[in-house]
Amino acid sequence: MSPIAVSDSPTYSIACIPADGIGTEVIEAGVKVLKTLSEASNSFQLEFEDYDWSSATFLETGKYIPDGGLENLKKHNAILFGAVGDPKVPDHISLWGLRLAICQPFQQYANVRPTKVFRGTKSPLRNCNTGDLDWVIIRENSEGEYAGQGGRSHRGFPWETCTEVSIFTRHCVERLIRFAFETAQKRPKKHLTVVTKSNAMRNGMVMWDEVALELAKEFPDVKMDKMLVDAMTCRMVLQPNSIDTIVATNLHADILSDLAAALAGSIGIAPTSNLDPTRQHPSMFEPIHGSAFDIAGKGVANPVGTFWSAAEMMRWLGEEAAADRLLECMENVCGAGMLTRDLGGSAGTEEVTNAVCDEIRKSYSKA
Ligand SMILES: NC(=O)C1=CN([C@@H]2O[C@H](COP(=O)(O)OP(=O)(O)OC[C@H]3O[C@@H](n4cnc5c(N)ncnc54)[C@H](O)[C@@H]3O)[C@@H](O)[C@H]2O)C=CC1
Ligand SMILES: CC(=O)C(=O)O
Ligand SMILES: [K+]
Ligand SMILES: [Mn+2]
Repeated sequence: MSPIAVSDSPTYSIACIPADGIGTEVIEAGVKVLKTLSEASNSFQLEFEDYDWSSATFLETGKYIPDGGLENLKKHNAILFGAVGDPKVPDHISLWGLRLAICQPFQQYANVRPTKVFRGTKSPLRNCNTGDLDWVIIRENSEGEYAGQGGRSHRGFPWETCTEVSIFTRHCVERLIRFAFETAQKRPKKHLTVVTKSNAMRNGMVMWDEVALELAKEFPDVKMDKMLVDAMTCRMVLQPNSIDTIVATNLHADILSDLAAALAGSIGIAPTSNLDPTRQHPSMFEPIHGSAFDIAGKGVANPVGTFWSAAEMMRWLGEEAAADRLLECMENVCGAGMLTRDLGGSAGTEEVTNAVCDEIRKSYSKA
């Protein structure tokens, strides 16, 4: 759907799916900050529609997404997602019932996960300072190890047999690595590291390497290198400044991006964009973390990962200046020491959220 132009300022329609656990807390925070941003900037409007698709809905109705639900979602410009997962539902049911049930049919094939040590956050790495670990991880988000192919036979017998088949198609690998090259090309370092495991995995991963080499010819200004995923974990820890943009499979990049988040200070600050680069379907933005049962309902979840995701959503919608402003305000608040517990502070979700809202209003009133 195209934004509706109201006078000169566009209106974007956002679907909110907070879902489970701290998902509901951080999305409430994210919406508050986005509303403040839209009011203070006075340059775009946001309309939010809430979807109560969650594990509670599933336990009540047997479905995460009601019939026709995906069609409804298509009318929005973007989706803001919290997290899905509840101790009362097996994780593979909840993840496939909601998050993957949106990502896959909407072909949100590029999962983009930036990292940075920003003011106020501290890397556990000895030599990393503010501004370091400025990476973008591009994760394949439609197939690979999470294609869902496989099955279980002889259930419960000692010879029970399970297959979990990875799918690598030239089409999907090529579209994703091309997206990664384009991303790297727009960054100052223009450097892409292609991560695979093409020694032990001798089919799909070898094709990844081949496709990357072929595409490299189309991007002569991007420096490309390749790395096996196990060695990549060492490089992230020991030579972090040698890294810029990373492209990897669904599983490998899932793991590397949680590592990247922790190296930048906490899993609570990292954002995720699930993009359909063709823009045929709305893209979905969410913090990298899950529903965190252990801290749910306590008001202590770090909302920063959701704020950063919301900023990337605004950037995807074309509101570059507002996105940068939101990031700057978020960093000012963290830099001033207003931090949740995961970052060594004592502030609650609401305090951090209110501080970011105040900072946004202050920032626009100065301009
Ligand atoms: N995209 C999604 O919806 C995702 C869903 N999940 C689901 O979430 C549930 C819990 O998964 P876990 O493996 O425990 O991962 P998790 O990311 O929910 O939590 C891991 C650890 O990080 C902490 N943490 C996470 N987010 C935080 C935040 N914003 N502020 C402060 N601390 C934070 C948690 O308290 C926990 O100790 C499972 O059901 C899992 O399947 C997990 C990852 C992504
Ligand atoms: C499910 C999960 O861990 C992720 O999307 O990162
Ligand atoms: K999430
Ligand atoms: Mn993950």
